Amino acid sequence: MLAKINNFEIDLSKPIDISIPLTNTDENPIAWYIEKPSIEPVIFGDWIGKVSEGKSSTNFNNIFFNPHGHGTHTECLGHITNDFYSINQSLKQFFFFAKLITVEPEKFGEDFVITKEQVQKALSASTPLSMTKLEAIIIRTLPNQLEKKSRKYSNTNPPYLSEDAAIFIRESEIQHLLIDLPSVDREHDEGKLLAHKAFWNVKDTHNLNPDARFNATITEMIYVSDEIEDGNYILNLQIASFENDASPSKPILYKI
Ligand SMILES: N[C@@H](CC(=O)c1ccccc1NC=O)C(=O)O
Repeated sequence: MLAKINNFEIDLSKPIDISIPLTNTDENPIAWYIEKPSIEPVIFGDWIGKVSEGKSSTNFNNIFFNPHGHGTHTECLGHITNDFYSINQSLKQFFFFAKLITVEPEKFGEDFVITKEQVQKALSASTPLSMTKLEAIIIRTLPNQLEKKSRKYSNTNPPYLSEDAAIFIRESEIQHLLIDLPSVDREHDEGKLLAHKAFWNVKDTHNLNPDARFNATITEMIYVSDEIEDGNYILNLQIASFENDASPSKPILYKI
């Protein structure tokens, strides 16, 4: 099925899924020091919600997981604010003009950092979207091992985005930032959260400025496999309707 969006044609039969599946196995990625997710049948006495156990007509699992620590998720500024803000109220549109870029974070001491210059250069090297405003940026980091889909990130000091890079993205009026790392900020940063704050334009987490970016989102722990080329895409960013700062999400790209 073909669709025309403004002057671009996309093929809906060729979705490019950049989410990581969530499982209860040791394959699942983990960040932030938690255990793996659990997916287990409900049990009432001798009734087990698992058809193969022979006691029920349906499979009926409880799922315990953490959106930030267990895979692809999309968050709003409620992730860092004293007051509650929900991703389900922040994200109300689901199709965006997006650009995929690839960068190799630079070494600074013991850290690997995505710099403003890298983002700027990668964006300007890419074919401009004619007469169309860029709404989302997707950052693939190098190296890009398949093992990222099951990486255990706790206490590994993963690469992160510099504050300047986040300011640059905000000033480019890009509303949605997607990245294949567990956070846009340093794992241990004493709660500074410089890139989160810069991207959302949050100046004081206890007293929000009116020009904070309430509808901007950050999607972390995506995986963009090597055969997907840098360039322009239509992004379909879908979440589950959780009233929470973050939800597991399913970003899908369509080549334009
Ligand atoms: N870097 C923060 C912690 C942090 O960023 C964080 C902690 C738990 C769950 C998610 C986190 N950040 C996600 O982007 C700190 O050191 O306080």
